[in-house]
Amino acid sequence: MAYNVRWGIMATGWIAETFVRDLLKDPQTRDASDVAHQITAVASSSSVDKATQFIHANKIPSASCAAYGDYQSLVDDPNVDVVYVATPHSHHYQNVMLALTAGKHVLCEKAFTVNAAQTKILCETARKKGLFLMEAVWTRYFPLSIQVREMIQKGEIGEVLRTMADTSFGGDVEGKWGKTHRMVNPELAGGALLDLGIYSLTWVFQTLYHTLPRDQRKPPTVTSVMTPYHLTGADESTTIVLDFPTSTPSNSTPPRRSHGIAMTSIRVAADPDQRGSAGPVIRIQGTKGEIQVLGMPFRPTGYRVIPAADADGQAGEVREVQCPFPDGGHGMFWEADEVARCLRDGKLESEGLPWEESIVIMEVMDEVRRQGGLTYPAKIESTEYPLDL
Ligand SMILES: NC(=O)C1=CN([C@@H]2O[C@H](COP(=O)(O)OP(=O)(O)OC[C@H]3O[C@@H](n4cnc5c(N)ncnc54)[C@H](OP(=O)(O)O)[C@@H]3O)[C@@H](O)[C@H]2O)C=CC1
Ligand SMILES: O=C1OC[C@@H](O)[C@H](O)[C@H]1O
Repeated sequence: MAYNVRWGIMATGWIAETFVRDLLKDPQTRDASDVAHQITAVASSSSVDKATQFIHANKIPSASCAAYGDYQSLVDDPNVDVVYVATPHSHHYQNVMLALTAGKHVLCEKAFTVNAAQTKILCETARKKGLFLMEAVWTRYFPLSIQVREMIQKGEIGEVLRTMADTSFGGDVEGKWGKTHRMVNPELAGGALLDLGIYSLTWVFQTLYHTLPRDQRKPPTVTSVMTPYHLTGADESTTIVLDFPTSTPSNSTPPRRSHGIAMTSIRVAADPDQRGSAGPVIRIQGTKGEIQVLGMPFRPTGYRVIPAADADGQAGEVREVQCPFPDGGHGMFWEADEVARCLRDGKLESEGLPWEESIVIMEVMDEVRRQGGLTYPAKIESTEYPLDL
């Protein structure tokens, strides 16, 4: 029998809508017969009408789904097993604490929190209360990501020494985002780094860090530059170089280091014509070849494996693999399935993104912000709870 999870949706914005549409897809269409998802409550901090409209607009079976006009009622609902937090970054710490305090498991949108200190407290709280907690870095749960990690671990491209990842949207920044949109608003912990740079870091970490045995994963040193957006001071472009002490596989003597180059921008684009003409946005380079990931880093659509030429200059065959999205989905159902399996198996954290790794990535982003001089308002950097934002 499929293990059924009852979801409570906190917030009714863009990603909440995308997530519930995926939750409502039949798991069989992605060959997942062991889990099932049910949406039993939706809450909007704006009004109960907004929650009700969200339920109708997204065709959530309304007889079994409560609508709330505040988040406290959602976390208090006994028909909710796990809360999906889909608010801006600035609010994640307070919102996740609210859910954990009420005894609910949590899946929280990226970036996990504003800073590493907040993430550490959330993980410690979940641990003490025996509750599941996961940062919703959905891309990690794509079959594509799992395949790429396995290829690296099997040594298919040799010793992996460098990963470059670019998550950048170009365009009219002033016209598109103005001053108040969450993408650029410091009050909501906006900026390219926390919103998009997290995906470049995800690719760097899941290829150069996560592929190592746990006891060999060591935090990198960080060098970075940042350009502020002139209207708000949040970063519009950030480039990071990470130096990891051990490469994958780690069998060279002395151990070789690996480098991660993580780029993000809302001013220039990684894929300007949106057809891939500029080349792959992710390149994972090993001593025996390269894996290129195609599509945007948060929602890749395929990959290419390029074996290195041999000593005589003979090239191997390039293999390209397309990775479709079942049932017209966005791809968020794979992380939801992971949550269900973790709950079924009594796990508090997911192997795909352990708490320790979320914390190290938040520490990297803290250091990048320190080097770039980007601070957010004290109230959203605070670890005090509860705090009225
Ligand atoms: N995984 C992914 O692919 C994506 C993830 N995200 C992440 O999801 C989160 C939300 O992003 P997105 O859905 O695009 O944002 P939206 O602005 O579309 O929605 C955010 C929602 O949060 C609620 N909210 C609560 N307090 C505030 C506040 N002070 N200001 C604004 N909204 C508030 C509102 O819902 P209500 O009124 O109902 O309470 C609002 O609709 C972010 O962490 C973002 O990084 C975003 C896009 C894609
Ligand atoms: O997480 C995200 O991924 C997709 C982007 O469109 C969005 O801005 C970002 O928040």
